[in-house]
Order: sequence, then structure tokens, then C-alpha cells
Amino acid sequence: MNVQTPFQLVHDPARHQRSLLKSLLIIIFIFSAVIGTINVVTFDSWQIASFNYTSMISAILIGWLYRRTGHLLVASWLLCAAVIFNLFSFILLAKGGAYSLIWITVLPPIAFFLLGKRAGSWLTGATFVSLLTFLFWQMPNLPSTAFSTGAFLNITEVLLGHWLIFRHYEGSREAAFAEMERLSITDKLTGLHNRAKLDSILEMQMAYLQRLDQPFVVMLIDIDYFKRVNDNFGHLHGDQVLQKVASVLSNSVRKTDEVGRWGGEEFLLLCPQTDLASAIQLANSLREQIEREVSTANLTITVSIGVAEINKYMPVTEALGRADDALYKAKENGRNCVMHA
Ligand SMILES: Nc1nc2c(ncn2[C@@H]2O[C@H](COP(=O)(O)OP(=O)(O)OP(=O)(O)O)[C@@H](O)[C@H]2O)c(=O)[nH]1
Repeated sequence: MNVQTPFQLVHDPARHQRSLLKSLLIIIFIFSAVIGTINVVTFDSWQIASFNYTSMISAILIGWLYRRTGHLLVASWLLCAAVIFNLFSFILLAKGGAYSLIWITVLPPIAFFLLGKRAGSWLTGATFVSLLTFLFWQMPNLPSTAFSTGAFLNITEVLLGHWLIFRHYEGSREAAFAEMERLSITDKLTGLHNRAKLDSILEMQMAYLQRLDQPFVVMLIDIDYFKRVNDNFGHLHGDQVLQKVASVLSNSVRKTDEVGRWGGEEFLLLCPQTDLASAIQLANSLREQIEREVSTANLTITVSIGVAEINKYMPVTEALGRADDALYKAKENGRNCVMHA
């Protein structure tokens, strides 16, 4: 069974492409309809207009297929194939005249943005090379006003320029997008997930839980008397304590667990497929490990932990409320201990 992990459900790096695909289909539909009509009405050219209408119909069909299957990659490849087919047909039909070649420059933005840097490079490169080969062989037969050796060189340079520029642009856009996304979900001080990211993971974990009905535990971990650390040793030292606690937490939990900074000196740990007894055992081991590894000769650091088991009928706010109540009990109970809801 192909079950998406909660992280995959939250993370949709292709959303940029999804919105682009939809916009392109609408643009191609409108554009082809308008240009097709101009070709019929103004130039009386049914032959060229038939290609415009083929474009229009292919946009409708690809849109329909995408709506039905949601398969972005297939729709993107089909769209690129339709664009290339129409471009070549049009250029051949116009016999390379009327600067019809200029149309080939619409391919790079579509291919690079929809297919990414690698596939975009290959497809655009192969199409440009095919076009240049065609021009090279056809040069003697083409209208001399449009095509000379100089024109051929100019076109080669423009195509190469486009290829390089879009390849570079798409590479840097992908990198910038990934970095921006990483920063928007990361806590700057500790490098753990921030609250926004934890919120979305928690929401997806609950959806996952409702589908699979497995045990699931949330834990709130709060550093005891942290205000005193800041007051007595300074904020910088307080920050270092937070970083060390974060490092113990992220290095000690399972890969399937998710840990993040919930706020101030409080951390949230999400443990899917974990029952209450194992979670309490884990919480106690984390508590002891933090005391052992973060404390120094003149400063003892301890944490209080509230543990709550979640069932699939519980809203997210109730799940967190239970963990918070358990944490409150741990603080009431003298701190440096684990309590469960
Ligand atoms: N250095 C540092 N301190 C922080 C940060 N965020 C919150 N704090 C401090 O954490 C302290 C939290 O204090 P309290 O809420 O009174 O809690 P506490 O002193 O840990 O007491 P208990 O939780 O009841 O054990 C405050 O002094 C905040 O200024 C941070 O990013 N860096």
C-alpha cells in the first residue's frame, strides 16, 4: 500500500508548478482561440488556424486529464509535447517566413518551469538543435530575406542565450525557493522545526491517524526555572542552554518522531506509532539525559514533561491541551518529572 508519510502530505514542493500548469493551460486556450480567429478572419488561412485550434483542444484535453488524475508530471510533459508539436507545425507551414521562428522562444520558460532544470535543459536543448538542423538543411530553399548565414548565426546565438539564461534562472529559483522554504519552517536559534511547521505536521499527523488508527503521543517539554538561568547567567548563556536541549532532543528521538520549538523554553515532541507506556519511558530517559548532558558544575538544568496519548476522535487543540495540562501537573509536582494526561 502506498501511504504518504505526514511529511510528504505537508510538503508540496510542486505547488509552484501546479499553479503554473493551470495558468499556462488557460493562456494557451485563450491565445490559440484568438490567434486562430485572426488567422481565419484577417489572413483567410484555415490551414494555420487549424493548428491554433489543435492547440486549443489539446489545452482542454490536458486540463481535463490533469483534473481527473492530478498527475502533474504527465500533464507537464503532454503540455510541452503539444507546444513543441504546434511550434514545429506552424514554422513548417509558414516555411520559416514572417519571422515565425521567433515562436520557438516560448518553449524555454514552459519547459524549464514545468519540468525543472534537468529535463527542461534536455528538452529545450534537443528542440533547439532539431530546429537548427532543419534550418541548416533547408537554408538554400528558404526565403533569402529571412535567412542568410548571418540570420542563421543570429538565431543560433539567441537560442543559445535563451537556453543558458533560463537554465541558470531555473537553477537559482529552485535553490532560492528551497532556502526560503527551509527558513520559513525552521527555528533560527535551535535549528529545529518552528511552531508554524509543528502546527502543520500536527494537523497532518491527525489526518494520518484517522486513516490508520495507530497509537500517537504528543509531549510538551519545558525547561525548569529557565528565567533564573537568564537572570543569573545572561541571555546568551540562556540561548546556549536552549541549543543544547534542542540538540539532545533531536539526537535522541526516532527518525519518525518530529521535534520542534513550541515557544520560549518549551519544546514539542510528536511520536507516531508510540503507545503511552513507551512514551513515558522515552520522556524519562530524555529528562535524565538532558539533566546529565546540559547541566554544568555550577548550573543544573532539568525539564518537566507533559505526555498525552491522542486518539483519532480528538481535535488538535484538545490533544495539545491535554499535554499542556500534564505539563502543568509536572510543574505542580515539583518539576524535573514526567506526568501524563
Ligand atoms: N535566552 C533566552 N531566553 C528565552 C527565550 N525565549 C524565552 N526565554 C525566557 O524564558 C523564560 C521563561 O520563564 P518562565 O515562563 O517564568 O518559566 P521558568 O522560569 O522556566 O519557570 P517554570 O517553567 O515554571 O519552571 C523567560 O525569562 C523568557 O525571557 C530565548 O529564545 N532565549
